[in-house]
Amino acid sequence: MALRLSAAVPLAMRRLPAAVRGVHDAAHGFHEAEIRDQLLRFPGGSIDVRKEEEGGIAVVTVNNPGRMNAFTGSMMVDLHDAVQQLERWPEGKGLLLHGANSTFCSGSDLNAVRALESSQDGLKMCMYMQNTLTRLMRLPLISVALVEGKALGGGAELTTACDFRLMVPGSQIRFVHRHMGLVPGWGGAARLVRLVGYRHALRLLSGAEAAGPQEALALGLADALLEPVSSPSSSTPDDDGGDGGAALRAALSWLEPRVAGAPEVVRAAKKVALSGAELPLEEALRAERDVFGTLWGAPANRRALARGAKHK
Ligand SMILES: CCC(=O)SCCNC(=O)CCNC(=O)[C@H](O)C(C)(C)COP(=O)(O)OP(=O)(O)OC[C@H]1O[C@@H](n2cnc3c(N)ncnc32)[C@H](O)[C@@H]1OP(=O)(O)O
Repeated sequence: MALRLSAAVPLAMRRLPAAVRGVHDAAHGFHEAEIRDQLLRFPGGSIDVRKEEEGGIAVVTVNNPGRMNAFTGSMMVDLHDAVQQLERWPEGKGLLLHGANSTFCSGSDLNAVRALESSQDGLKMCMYMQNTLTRLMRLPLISVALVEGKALGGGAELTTACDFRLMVPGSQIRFVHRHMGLVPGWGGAARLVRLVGYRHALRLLSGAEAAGPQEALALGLADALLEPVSSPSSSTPDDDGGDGGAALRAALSWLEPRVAGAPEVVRAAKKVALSGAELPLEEALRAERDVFGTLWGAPANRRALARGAKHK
C-alpha cells in the first residue's frame, strides 16, 4: 500500500519532467519566444506529424526534399511544436522519424546558417535545438530514426535523439561538422559519446567519418539493418511506391512488436530505462519503484495474471 501512496506523485515525473523541460531557460539567458520569431524568418519545408491512433505510433517526416531535408528555421519551430504535440498524447506509444524522398536530413539549412552567422544567434539556435531534441529524447514514446540516404551534420545529431536507429543499405550517418568548422551543437556529441563511447565518438567527430550500416551496427550506433522489400500494393499512407514506402513499412514492422500492448506499460518501460540512463543509481531506483507502483495490480497486470500468461 505504501508503494501505491508514494506513486501518487511519481518521482520519475518530478525528477524527469520529461514532458515539458528542456535544458535551457531564462535563467540561462534563453528566451524561447525571441529565437522562435527569429527562426520563423527562414521559412521552407515542414515537419509533418501523422498519428496512427489505433497502433499508438506517430510517423514524423522531415520534409524539405528540394534541400535534402535540410532544417530551415521554420522547420526547427515545427519540430518543437511536433514534440510538444506528442508530449500531450497520452495514448501514444511509438514514434518513427524519417526523411521525405528516401533521404534522412542534410543538417541545418546552409542559407539559414549563413544568415544567423553571429555567435549570439548561433548560440540561441543551438539552445533552441538542444531543448527540442532533449524533449524529443524524453518523450514517453519508444522512438526510432529510420535512416535512408544521408544523415549529415544536424541530421546525424537528430538520429541520436531517438531511442533506436534503423538503417537501410547504402545509408550513412556522418557528423560532418568538422568540415564546416564546427562541432555538434544540438546535443549530438554528448549523446554520441553515450551511445558508442568516448573513443569511437571522438573518431567519428574528428574525422567526420561516414558510418554506414555495418560500421554503425558494430559500434552500437545502429540497432538494425533493414532490407526493405518493395510492394506495389502497399496500403501504407505516404507510400511513394518506391523504396521509401518499403523502408517505412519495414521500420514500422520493427517498431510495432516493441510497442504492442497497453500504453501505460510501454510508456513505463521508456520511463524506467530513461531514469536509468539519466539519473544517479539511487535516484533511478526510486524512480523505478514509483513507476513500478503505478503498474502493480493495475488493469494490464491483472489481465495478464487472469490469462495465465506463459512466455515460451
Ligand atoms: C548543425 C550544423 C550542421 O548541420 S552543419 C552541416 C550542414 N550540412 C551540409 O553541409 C550538407 C551540404 N550538402 C551536401 O553535402 C550535399 O548537398 C548532399 C547532402 C551530400 C547531397 O548531395 P547531392 O546528392 O549531390 O545533391 P545536391 O548537392 O545537388 O543537393 C540537392 C539540393 O539540396 C541543397 N542542399 C543540400 N543540403 C543542403 C543544406 N544543408 N542546406 C541547404 N541546401 C542544401 C543543395 O544546395 C541542392 O540545391 P540546388 O538543387 O543546387 O538548389
